[in-house]
Amino acid sequence: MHGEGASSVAADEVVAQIKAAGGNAMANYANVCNTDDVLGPVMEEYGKLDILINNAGILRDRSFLRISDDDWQAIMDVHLTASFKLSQKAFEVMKAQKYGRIINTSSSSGIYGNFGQANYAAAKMGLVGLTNTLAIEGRKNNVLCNAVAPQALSRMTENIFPADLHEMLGPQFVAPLTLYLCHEDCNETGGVFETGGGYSSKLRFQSTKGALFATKASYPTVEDVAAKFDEICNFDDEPEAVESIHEATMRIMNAISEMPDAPEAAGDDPDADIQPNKAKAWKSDIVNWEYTHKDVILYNLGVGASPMKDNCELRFIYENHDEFQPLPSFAIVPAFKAIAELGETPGLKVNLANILHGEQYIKLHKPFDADGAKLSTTAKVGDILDKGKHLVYSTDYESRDEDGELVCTNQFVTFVRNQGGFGGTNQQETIVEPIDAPDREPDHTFEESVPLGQAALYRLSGDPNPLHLDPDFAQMAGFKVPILHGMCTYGYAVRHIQNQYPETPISAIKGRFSSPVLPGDTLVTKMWKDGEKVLFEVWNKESNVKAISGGFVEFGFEESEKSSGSSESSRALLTDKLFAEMSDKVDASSVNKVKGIFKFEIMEDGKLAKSWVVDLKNGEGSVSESDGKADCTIIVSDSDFAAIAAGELDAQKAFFGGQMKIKGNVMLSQKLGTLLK
Ligand SMILES: CCCCCCC[C@@H](O)CC(=O)SCCNC(=O)CCNC(=O)[C@H](O)C(C)(C)COP(=O)(O)OP(=O)(O)OC[C@H]1O[C@@H](n2cnc3c(N)ncnc32)[C@H](O)[C@@H]1OP(=O)(O)O
Repeated sequence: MHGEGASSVAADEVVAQIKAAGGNAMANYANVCNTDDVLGPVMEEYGKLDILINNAGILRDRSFLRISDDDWQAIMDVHLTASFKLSQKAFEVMKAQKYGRIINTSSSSGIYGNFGQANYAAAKMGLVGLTNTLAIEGRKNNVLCNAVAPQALSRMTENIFPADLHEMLGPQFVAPLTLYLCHEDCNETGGVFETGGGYSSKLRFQSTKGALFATKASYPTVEDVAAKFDEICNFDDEPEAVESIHEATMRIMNAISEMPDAPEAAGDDPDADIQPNKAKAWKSDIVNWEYTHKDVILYNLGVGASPMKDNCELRFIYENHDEFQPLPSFAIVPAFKAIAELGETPGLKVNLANILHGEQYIKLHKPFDADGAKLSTTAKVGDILDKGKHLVYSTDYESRDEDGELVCTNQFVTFVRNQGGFGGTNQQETIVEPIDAPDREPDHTFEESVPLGQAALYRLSGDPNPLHLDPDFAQMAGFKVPILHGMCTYGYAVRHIQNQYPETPISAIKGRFSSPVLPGDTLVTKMWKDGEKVLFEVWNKESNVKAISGGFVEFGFEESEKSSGSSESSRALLTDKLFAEMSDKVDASSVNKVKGIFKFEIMEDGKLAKSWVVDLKNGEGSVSESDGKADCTIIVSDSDFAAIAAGELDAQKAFFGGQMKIKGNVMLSQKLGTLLK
């Protein structure tokens, strides 16, 4: 019973019974772990092997903490390892003769678990896994494999079953099913059967309908799982049998294809205009914008740069000037391009007529290229503050160049009148604080009137809000006449400060819009040097109120780690890295799982820069730089490439998470994605 005795009585009795019934049999007393000793004599005597029943078993029952390594290993050796080794040898013979039946004796102890049998249960369930795979691998050579979990009387179970049932639980009641599964007329394979007492049933895996707890907008959290856990476990609602690994994979694939863009945010009222959790979970698309020197000049003109000014502003408006440059607040332009393209933020349905620009923080991470560049901008929501009557929220925009390097960040603080009171927090977490000006006379002051038509010029740089031009809209928004863009006033102040401190470029700017400015008003920019910063305020001379308060600027850029000219090579390096990664992951074994030819096209400047082909059709699973036909083509655009380079987009995830443009068979590309992951 424990694998320690040496009696051969049981085997001899069976041989005698078979012979008495007119059959031919031979007892073999070898330990099943010595496979040659078991199978060698069979092949010698009979020259063939049609059926293998891995039935030998021992027990080493102990409660879990008392199982010794030896108890574990002895069980594994006899039940699992011996079944593997014997099956492997038998499989070779059966495959060659194109006939074979293998039965693995499993146990309900493994299928359901049983106290004191952790070792035995693990081995018995291991046999189910072995059976499933042998069934798949053997099918085409007529080698079929099934598992039987008997409830039968044996020396191992005679103390378990009540004595009056012993007769009905004899092996005579189990053997018929096992023999049927071994018969040449039976095509069953990969089945798991319970049998005993002349009764038998087939088992299968059943899955709940399941629940999708992720969205495309952000990575799922533990809380997302917790919220859906009952649904994940609910067998009452249309449970499904899952018959193969293919079906199991397709269920996940189908779930991915049904994944919603935005989350159903927990804690939000789904009917409310303001849904803070939903807004904060939003992950924007990437908005691409290419500017030229004309955009730079248009912006600089919009914030008052002029050749007529004393301090030689030609450098802001003439592209042939040696020091031609955008003002640092030019950073606002790609952000406004993104605002226009992205439209309403999910979870923030605000009345446009109630919007006022509240504050703005700009950070430049490297100087702008004055001649032009391609920028890719993404947005996310920061704070959403309930100010009682009003709503204040911040949005952060990051703009990167083609190498994926961060060029500038913008933090908008938007003040929405009369849309507070939604039950949100007033605790700000990410908004950059304004800094109050000191209580002393400013170190420098600069005064300038804003021409009456300035808003009409400024709006061409990306903020077409009718509040600044359309008298009817302005009145609807509660103003007698159109007011100036806050960022136009801001740009004036930045120009004043940069002119005052021309030696070092400005690299960060913050300001709060305290009162509206009207075209024609005179702006007075007051500056205070404060260590490395310059603090500033903008006053409205006519009304003698602050238009911008709490303003500060910082100067200078940190040394770029990259030497100039490295962008081309970094792009090439990254392409090579992606290629190498893919080559590493695709191997011959992949071919069985996914069949198809996949092409990747890396674009540069909208044109094909490089392509490679993953061929899982030719039986080898090769990755090559060839350019032939493909079942599906995955196109890596300039901006996607930039995002991968910037580490914002995981290449594998991007290729197969539906973010890349795919021509051809989408499901096939998702399958390849799963395989590579
Ligand atoms: C995605 C991004 C999209 C951005 C789109 C921008 C589009 C542009 O085209 C729009 C514009 O350019 S509008 C023009 C520029 N802005 C302005 O002219 C606004 C001027 N400011 C005001 O009128 C008042 O300060 C006013 C009305 C804003 C507030 O005044 P009050 O109602 O008197 O407020 P107050 O009682 O002083 O304070 C209430 C709470 O609000 C906070 N707060 C005040 N001013 C703020 C401001 N400018 N920005 C942010 N928060 C501000 C206060 O701190 C206070 O909060 P708390 O109660 O917690 O202390």
